[in-house]
Amino acid sequence: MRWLTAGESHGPALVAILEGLPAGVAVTSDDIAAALTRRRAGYGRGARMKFEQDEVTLVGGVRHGLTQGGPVAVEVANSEWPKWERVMSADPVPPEELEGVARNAPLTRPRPGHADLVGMQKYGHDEARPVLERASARETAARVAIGEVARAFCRQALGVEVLSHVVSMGTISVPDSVQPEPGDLERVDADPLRCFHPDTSARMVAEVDDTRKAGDTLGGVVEVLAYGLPPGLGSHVHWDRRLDSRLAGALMGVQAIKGVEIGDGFRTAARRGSAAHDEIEPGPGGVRRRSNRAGGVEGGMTTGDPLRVRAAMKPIATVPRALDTVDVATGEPARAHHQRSDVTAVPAAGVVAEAMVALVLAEAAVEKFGGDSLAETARNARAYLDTLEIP
Ligand SMILES: Cc1cc2nc3c(=O)[nH]c(=O)nc-3n(C[C@H](O)[C@H](O)[C@H](O)COP(=O)(O)O)c2cc1C
Ligand SMILES: C=C(O[C@@H]1CC(C(=O)O)=C[C@@H](OP(=O)(O)O)[C@H]1O)C(=O)O
Repeated sequence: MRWLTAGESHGPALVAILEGLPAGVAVTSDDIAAALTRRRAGYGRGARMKFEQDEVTLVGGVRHGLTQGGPVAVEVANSEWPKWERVMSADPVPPEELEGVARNAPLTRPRPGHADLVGMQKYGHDEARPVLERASARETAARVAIGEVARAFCRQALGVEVLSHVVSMGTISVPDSVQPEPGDLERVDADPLRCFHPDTSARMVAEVDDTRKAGDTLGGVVEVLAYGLPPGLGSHVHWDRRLDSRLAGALMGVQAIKGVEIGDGFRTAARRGSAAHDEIEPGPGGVRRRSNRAGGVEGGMTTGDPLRVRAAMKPIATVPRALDTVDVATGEPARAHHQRSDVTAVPAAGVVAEAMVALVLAEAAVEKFGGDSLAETARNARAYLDTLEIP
């Protein structure tokens, strides 16, 4: 399986292609639009999320609501494009003609923490526009679109459900015992911060409000959970086939994610071995583990217990109380450019992280079970599971 995205943040559209899924996966543009709606939600996002719509078109690979076996191509149009067409043009436009959308003057005051400065150096640009257009997390809309197709495959072939929740916002965290199950996803999505602990959520909302008033921004941590996985996705035999390595790479590939933890992760490092591992005992259908500190991965393979992965997001780089920088046109100290931005996007990052996990799991499932049709994949998975019964 492979996938690619293209398109600029303020361009006409984003596109994504997902290749290698079997035929027969039921998915519609409404399913994808619903996933994109989840990504746009979340307290603390900026003005753009309110007025822009994601316009989804399934361009190829799906007919009468079913994948056909060929590449699935999705377009997510930016409804704001008519306003941005002039901002993005090469000709100077008088600011009053842009109705407060943005200036099309060169952006020469790079933001610390964004891709602006090093992107300009590396690609030889004298301003940040061409860099930020592709660095922007607007691109994650395209990933969520194909992630939804991967999620549908995981659910329909294997009965796997992927969900996420926000576990911390700044310094405020939910208790470690909070772990939503598939039936809880609607409640998670209904919370303003996609937090599954109402008391903590209320404190997080207050923290977002305080941060906004202070002209500042926030990061946090999301947890992705996947239920219903078979043992044995991924492999111990080579580093790039390990599922934990692939999950970490996929999640670190999301804008602003700075750390990934599988299971108890960094907390495990502080424990003695006797308190760190998951003891094995006889159980229904053979064996089971007494606990799931490992987060559902051992030796780079799923164990069959729920997968638990966390991703840490740094605070938004476009700080309204703008940070110090240098105007690269003059070489003089300056304040970083700022027009608008999110105070925090941690709830949205959870939805993006779900998409990345679904893509990695779908790829690992296709590798393990093969199948050119969904029915064939499901049949192969059932036959494999039948072999696992220990007498
Ligand atoms: C869903 C989402 C929304 C984001 N919104 C913003 C934003 O409004 N302003 C901003 O400066 N950065 C935002 N970011 C983070 C930047 O895209 C990211 O910091 C930038 O691409 C630089 O990459 P790096 O943080 O991985 O170094 C967002 C990230 C995500 C995942
Ligand atoms: C547009 C999205 O996120 C954007 C991600 C982003 C960034 O710098 O990453 C900056 C902001 O865009 P703008 O500078 O146009 O206000 C966010 O709104 C989106 O998630 O759909």
